[in-house]
Amino acid sequence: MKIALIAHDKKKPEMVEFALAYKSVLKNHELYATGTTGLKVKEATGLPVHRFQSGPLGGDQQIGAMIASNDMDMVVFLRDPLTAQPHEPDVNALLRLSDVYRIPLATNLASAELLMHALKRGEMHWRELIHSRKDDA
Ligand SMILES: O=C(CO)COP(=O)(O)O
Repeated sequence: MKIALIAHDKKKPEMVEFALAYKSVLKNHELYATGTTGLKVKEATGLPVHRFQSGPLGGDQQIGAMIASNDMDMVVFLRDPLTAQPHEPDVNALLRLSDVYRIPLATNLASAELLMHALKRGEMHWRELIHSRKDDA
């Protein structure tokens, strides 16, 4: 599965703790991230992370483009709901596309943990069906 990890600045420590806590699950998947989040996750866990641009410089849009190709399977986006972001339209577009393509999306730590447990139990296999249908098309 391809998993996107994104965290606003005040949520980055939480993202690092999350990635460390679920490293045993995440290591079996392909990780993608916005620039700074990806760097922090990579440094903390040693896991390979494909890093896009930083969020304010277009990283959310790059991940959005993968979602629009139905090429991203899960998004963990630890948003900071208490701080205005200069690139709010990009953030909203990413959340909207996740809904358009029915991509499992967690926007806080509690939901992110539920997604990790579902992943561990193999409850995300339906995404592989979607990929195989896409390949047949
Ligand atoms: O701003 C972000 C998401 O909207 C996150 O970007 P960075 O991971 O580059 O800080």
